[in-house]
Amino acid sequence: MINYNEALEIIKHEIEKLTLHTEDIDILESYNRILAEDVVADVDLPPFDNSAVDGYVIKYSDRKEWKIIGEISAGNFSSFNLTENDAVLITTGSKLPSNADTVIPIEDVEVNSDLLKLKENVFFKKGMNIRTLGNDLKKNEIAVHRYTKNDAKTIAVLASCGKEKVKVFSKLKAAILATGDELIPINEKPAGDKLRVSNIYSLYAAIKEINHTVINLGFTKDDKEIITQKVKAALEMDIDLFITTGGVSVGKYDFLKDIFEEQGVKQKFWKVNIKPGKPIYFGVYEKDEKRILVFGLPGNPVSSLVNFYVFIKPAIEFLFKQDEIKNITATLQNDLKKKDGKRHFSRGILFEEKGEWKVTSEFSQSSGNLVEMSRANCLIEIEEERVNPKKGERLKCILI
Ligand SMILES: Nc1nc2c(c(=O)[nH]1)N[C@H]1C(S)=C(S)[C@@H](COP(=O)(O)OP(=O)(O)OC[C@H]3O[C@@H](n4cnc5c(N)ncnc54)[C@H](O)[C@@H]3O)O[C@H]1N2
Ligand code: MOO
Repeated sequence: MINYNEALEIIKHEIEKLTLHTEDIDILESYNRILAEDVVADVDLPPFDNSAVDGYVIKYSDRKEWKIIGEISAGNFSSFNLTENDAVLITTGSKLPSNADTVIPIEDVEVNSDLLKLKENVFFKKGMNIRTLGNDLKKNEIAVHRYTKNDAKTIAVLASCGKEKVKVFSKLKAAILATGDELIPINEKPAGDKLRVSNIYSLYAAIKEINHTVINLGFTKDDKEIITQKVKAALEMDIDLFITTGGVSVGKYDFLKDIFEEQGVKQKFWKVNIKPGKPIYFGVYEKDEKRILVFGLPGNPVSSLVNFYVFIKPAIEFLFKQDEIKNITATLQNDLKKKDGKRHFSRGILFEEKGEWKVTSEFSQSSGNLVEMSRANCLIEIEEERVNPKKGERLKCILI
């Protein structure tokens, strides 16, 4: 059985071979999308020297008094040829007259008719309150880099660069299928040994959470023939990822692994030395130009979602170069039980107290307890060699 780090490396190695497509979309639709081009400034930013404050613009000298000869407001420029004797009323953001070099804030002057006087003991220095042309960015320089995930800040820059259409990477397409004789639709009440099919909902939401496209193939019985047909159909689809849940352990009706093999999926690994989520299967299906990454996740609802968070999500983030560290190291607030040599991902609650990150974990850690998982906000990562971490120890927490 391979360890977590090796397994993740294998997935990253395979996901990197996916062909990424791009599309041009409206800037207003580009929030949370990843840029597929370096966006270059088509103008200097700001495009002209301008005033940072409402005040009076002058040509700097030793003088403390000036004559007001006019005004400039933002968007209503008029040219003045200032002498050292002159001042022009100017509003924030207005373009400066060509020979002006200093703006005095309105609070620091007294105005008497057209006479302007500097108040006593105010800060006064040549060049103050001026935002110079290209001071934020020069024309033809890169304003927003490829692989940036767009947010309000970067969209503002794109707008300033006149990008009405933005080239972004197309979303990956994933299809999900759940298997199990015990599964029933969620609009039915479970009776006897039946169970509502929660996994397709959790995985559907998890894929949406990272802003990719998901196709819900529903669920099917543990019937080898039926599952084979479903898998066959999925592998014919135009998708990048195929994710199944259930039927990947060693039980009599755990067919998925065999079915994948029969359908030409090349197994890369099966079972990872982790808890929960140990029986995860990973393979690759290739036909002509097509390449589909196939994940057979365990049926246990916590296991499949943890698998998503610790394998699929980081691999996708790696593919789109979004894998800057988002983990937090926190101080454990209670002893944890962990005797084996697996890597554990235990559900925890991370919080900040007096400037320190702390984490508690008083959940059962059962792979079936979804409600408990829903109350957690992190997975506490306990490495293979670590046993029974004690209160006060520092551990890495993955935000979920
Ligand atoms: N002898 C062994 N038995 C098991 C091992 C093992 O190594 N040796 N591994 C255990 C581990 S760990 C896990 S995890 C499970 C995974 O088993 P499967 O992937 O085959 O999953 P199922 O048996 O089909 O289901 C497990 C569990 O999850 C429930 N389930 C399944 N699908 C859904 C769904 N879509 N929504 C909600 N709940 C679902 C199912 O009812 C079962 O309770 O195997 C252990 N066994
Ligand atoms: O790995 Mo299983 O996911 O421990 O229950």
